[in-house]
Amino acid sequence: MNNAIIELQEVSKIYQNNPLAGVQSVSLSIPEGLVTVISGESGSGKSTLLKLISGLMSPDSGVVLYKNGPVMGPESRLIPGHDAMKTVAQDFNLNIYARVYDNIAGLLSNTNLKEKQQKTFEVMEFLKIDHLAQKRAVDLSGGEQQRVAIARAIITGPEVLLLDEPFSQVDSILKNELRADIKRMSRYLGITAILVSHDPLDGLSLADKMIVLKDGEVLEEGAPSDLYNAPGCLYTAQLLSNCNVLSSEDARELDIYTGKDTVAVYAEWVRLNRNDDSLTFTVKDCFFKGFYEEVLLERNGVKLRAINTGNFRYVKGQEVGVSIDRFVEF
Ligand SMILES: Nc1ncnc2c1ncn2[C@@H]1O[C@H](COP(=O)(O)OP(=O)(O)OP(=O)(O)O)[C@@H](O)[C@H]1O
Repeated sequence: MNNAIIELQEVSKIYQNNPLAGVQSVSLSIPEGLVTVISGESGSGKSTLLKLISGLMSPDSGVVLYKNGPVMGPESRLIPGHDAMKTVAQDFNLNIYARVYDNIAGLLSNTNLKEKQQKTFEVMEFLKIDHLAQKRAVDLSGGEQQRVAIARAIITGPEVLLLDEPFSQVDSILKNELRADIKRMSRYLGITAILVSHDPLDGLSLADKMIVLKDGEVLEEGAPSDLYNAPGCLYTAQLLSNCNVLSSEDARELDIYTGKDTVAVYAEWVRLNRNDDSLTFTVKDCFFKGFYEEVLLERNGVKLRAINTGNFRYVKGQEVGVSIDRFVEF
């Protein structure tokens, strides 16, 4: 993994009017030039963490370092926020009645007008919004506004781009495009991107590094594939995979005997077959999902979700042999 550009050491921030909220004793590092996704359920402290990293908020204790120097909080700066970092907030912060071009170019100085125009068009082309240059921001779709907000953030050449729930306003097709844009930006412009999202897919498909946050604390961090395949805690497994969670007692129905409390079985680890040595489950329901089918199974009161990618469909009441390829225990 690349060198750390940002480091947090034992950073805590508790809100005066909400003492149970905020972040507690967070230590982490953000690798330079890569995409880091901070994931966690709503209220886990993701936005708070983003503000602490960028200097828009000061920690109660601990330090935030950017290239080994302290990041100053808003009380120590005329314009809050570290100069090398730009945040795209959830509300985009656009001048909605101004043209797209002016929204972006307005952030550059007027000392060289030709250069200003050239740079603005370069950034608009990079984000595929050059054809919208003369439109007012208010007349754009959510996804287009999002791109303008990102253009505004990168036009001044920040080293770090922070994005707070960047895909919340867009449909799934656009989401994939924007994910690719962010990755492209990081790769081609060398920008370090930090993104917070409650959608696990953002982390899995986009992140070089993923950080899992719960109740203001970092639970674990690592490469998305490592966290997905070998989650260190149940929260991560549930966040990333919507898995089957069974008590140790229920797990015995699946021939899984564990000394731990809980077993997690991802739906794709449930193998549906007709082997004689497999366990017999009854199909309780089937959900059409396009290229696959989600099958809800039951055996002696224990329910299990599985995935059928075969070119046939199960029917309610059908008996099916089940074996478990893998499980994780907590
Ligand atoms: N200014 C504030 N004053 C008091 N409490 C706050 C403030 N801002 C956030 N909180 C609380 O701190 C906790 C963390 O909030 P934060 O916005 O950082 O979480 P989040 O993970 O980004 O949530 P979401 O995904 O819903 O945006 C929440 O319980 C929230 O209610």
